[in-house]
Amino acid sequence: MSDILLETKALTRVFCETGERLEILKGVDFELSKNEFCVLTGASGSGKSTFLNLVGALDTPTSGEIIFNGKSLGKMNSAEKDEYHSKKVGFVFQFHHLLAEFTALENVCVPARILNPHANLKTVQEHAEELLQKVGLKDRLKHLPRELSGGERQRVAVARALMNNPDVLLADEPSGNLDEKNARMLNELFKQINEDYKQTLLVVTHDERMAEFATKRVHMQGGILVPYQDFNAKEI
Ligand SMILES: Nc1ncnc2c1ncn2[C@@H]1O[C@H](COP(=O)(O)OP(=O)(O)OP(=O)(O)O)[C@@H](O)[C@H]1O
Repeated sequence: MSDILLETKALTRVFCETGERLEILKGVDFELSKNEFCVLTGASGSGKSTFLNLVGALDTPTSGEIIFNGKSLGKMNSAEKDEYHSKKVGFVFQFHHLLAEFTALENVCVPARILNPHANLKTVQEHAEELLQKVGLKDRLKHLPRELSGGERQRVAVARALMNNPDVLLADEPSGNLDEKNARMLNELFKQINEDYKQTLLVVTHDERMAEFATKRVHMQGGILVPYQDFNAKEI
């Protein structure tokens, strides 16, 4: 069986909503293998988030294909799409989007409660606790988001994204809002979950230190993805 988990073929995205035709992605070919830690860089406005949103099925391509585990997203029925959203991919964004009135533990439980409202609460909580331990927050289970540091909040967001055991974790500028120390801790956490737990990761970042941990680097340039070593540095 192929090791390729996620693949895009000739992926395009054109925005016309503003009256102007904006051709942002111009035929992106991309492959992500299982257990890979891929970092995607590129100039501001080059289309990195657009690409990640397509891959995460938060948006629909203008043309081209996204293939997950051999199956085209465009050919999935709505139940398969729902499963893809809730189980196959996990998302971490620049802002944590934690629920303010929920503790760290309760926030991490949310995706499992949505996926299966009848699941045994104790089992769900035990899994959430394990994940919070994994991200170094076992002493912060009962803290509300406002009682956590920015870096801790983002680590809770990582634990939440891992709650339904996604095949791939997608992260869009996860350290973009953090100071240097917390950004470094988050980078190390990604490296740890990739190495120790074989988590496949696709991370959009401007953080060169995050990129150092990657097992694969690609760069968005001129509406396509190029291998990092081939990109034209003048465009950054
Ligand atoms: N819904 C939309 N309608 C029109 N234009 C859009 C839309 N979404 C994104 N764009 C445009 O597409 C381009 C790419 O945006 P995108 O957010 O993917 O860039 P990015 O590489 O992630 O940038 P940054 O590093 O600054 O986050 C931008 O010029 C943006 O203005």
